[in-house]
Amino acid sequence: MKKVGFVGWRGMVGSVLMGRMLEEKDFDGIEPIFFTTSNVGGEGPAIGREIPPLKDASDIGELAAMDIIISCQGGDYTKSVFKPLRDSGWDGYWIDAASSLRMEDDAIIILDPVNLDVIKGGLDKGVKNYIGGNCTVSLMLMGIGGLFREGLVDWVSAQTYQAASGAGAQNMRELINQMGAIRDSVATELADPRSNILDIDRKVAEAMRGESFPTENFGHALGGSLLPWIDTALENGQSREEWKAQAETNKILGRSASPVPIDGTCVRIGAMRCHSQALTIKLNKSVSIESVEEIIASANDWVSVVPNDKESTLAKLTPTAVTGTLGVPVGRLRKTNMGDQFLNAFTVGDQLLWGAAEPLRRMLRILMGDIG
Ligand SMILES: NC(=O)C1=CN([C@@H]2O[C@H](COP(=O)(O)OP(=O)(O)OC[C@H]3O[C@@H](n4cnc5c(N)ncnc54)[C@H](OP(=O)(O)O)[C@@H]3O)[C@@H](O)[C@H]2O)C=CC1
Ligand SMILES: N[C@@H](CC(=O)OP(=O)(O)O)C(=O)O
Repeated sequence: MKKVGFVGWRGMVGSVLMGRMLEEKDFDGIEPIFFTTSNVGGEGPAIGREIPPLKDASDIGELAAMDIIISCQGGDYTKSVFKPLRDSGWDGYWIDAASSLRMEDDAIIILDPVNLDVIKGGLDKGVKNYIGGNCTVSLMLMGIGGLFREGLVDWVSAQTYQAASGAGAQNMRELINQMGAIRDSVATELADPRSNILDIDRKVAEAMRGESFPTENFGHALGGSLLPWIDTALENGQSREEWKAQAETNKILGRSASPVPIDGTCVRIGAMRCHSQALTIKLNKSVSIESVEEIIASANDWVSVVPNDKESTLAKLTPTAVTGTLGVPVGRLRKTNMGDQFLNAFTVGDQLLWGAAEPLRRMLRILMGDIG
C-alpha cells in the first residue's frame, strides 16, 4: 500500500479534504500518515481505523519515507520543506493546495475534469508535483470549461464576487461578527417599526466606520460593503488574484504558449464560502444559445445550466443554494448588446470543494489508478 503523508489536515481546507476522503472511502487503498507543525506525538483525525501518532511535519527524514505527500498547510510551509525534501533525493509525488509551486515548470495545476489530458501527459513525462489551482480559476473552468474545450473562446472578462473563506477561517468569523455588529448598532431602532430608515442608515454607516467595528482580519468593513482588491498589487495595476485568471487558466489548459486573454476585477463580498463570477465571453464564431448550453452542460458531471429566468436563477444560482455542494451551476446565459459573439454568463461554486480540496483527493485517485 502506498504511504500517503497528510500535512495541514486540520485546517479549513484540510478538514474539507478529510470529509470528502471519508465520504469517498479514499483512505481504503492507502496507508495514511498524518503530520503536524504543532502537536508531534498527538492524535490524528478520526478516519475509522487506527493510525500512528502525529509525526513532525518539518522532519525531512519522516517526510521522505512517504510515497505521496498531500499538503494543505499553506505556502510558507511548502517554501520551507519542499526544496530540502527534494534536495534530499525524495522522488515521491507532492500534491499541494498552496500557490507557491503552481507556476513552476516542473509542476502541473490539477483540475482533472478539465485537464486530465495535461495531468496524464505530466505523469507520462515523470512530473512529480501536482498543485491545486486558484479557487476562482478552478471554479470558472468547472463552469465554462466546455467552451474552452470546443476552442470557442477568444477572451473572457471575469468580474468576481469572492467569499470570505478565500481569506481564511478567521476572516469568515470576522464577517459574521461584522454583520452582528451592524445589527447590534441599530437593534433599538429596528424593534420600532416607526423609526426613520435614514437614521438607521446613518447609524449603520457610523458603526461600520467606527473604531470598535471588528476589522482585525480584513482591515476594513466587508459586511454591508465590499472590498474590490484581493491579494497583493502588481506593477501593471492588477491585483495578484486578477493576474492568476489568465496565467493559471492557460497553464491548466496547457496553452501557455498562445494564451487566451482573461482579465477583470476581483472583489471580496460578504458570502461565506462560495465564489461567484459574472463573465463576458467573446466567442470566436456565432454559436446559438442552445448549443452554448449544451456544450457547457456536457463538459463534466458537476456543471449544470440554470435557465435564464428570474425564478430559476434566484433559486439555483446563488451562494446560498450552492454552498457545501460540488455542483457548479452556470446561468444568465444570453447574447449581449455588444454583438452575437459576446456571451453573458454567471457562475457560482463552493471554493473549499472544487476550489481547493476536491482536485487534491482526485489527484490521489489518479495516482492510485482509479480515475482516468
Ligand atoms: N482558504 C482557502 O479558501 C484556500 C486555501 N488554499 C490554500 O490552502 C492552504 C491552507 O489554507 P487554510 O486551510 O485556510 O489554512 P488554516 O489556517 O485553516 O490551516 C492551516 C494550518 O494551521 C494550523 N492551525 C493553527 N490553529 C488552528 C486551528 N485552530 N484550527 C485548525 N488549524 C489550525 C494547522 O496546522 P497544524 O495542525 O500543523 O498545527 C493547519 O493545518 C493555504 O496555502 C491556502 O493558500 C487553497 C485554496 C483555497
Ligand atoms: N486568493 C483566494 C484564496 C486562495 O487561497 O487562493 P490561492 O490558492 O490562489 O492562494 C481568495 O482570496 O479567494
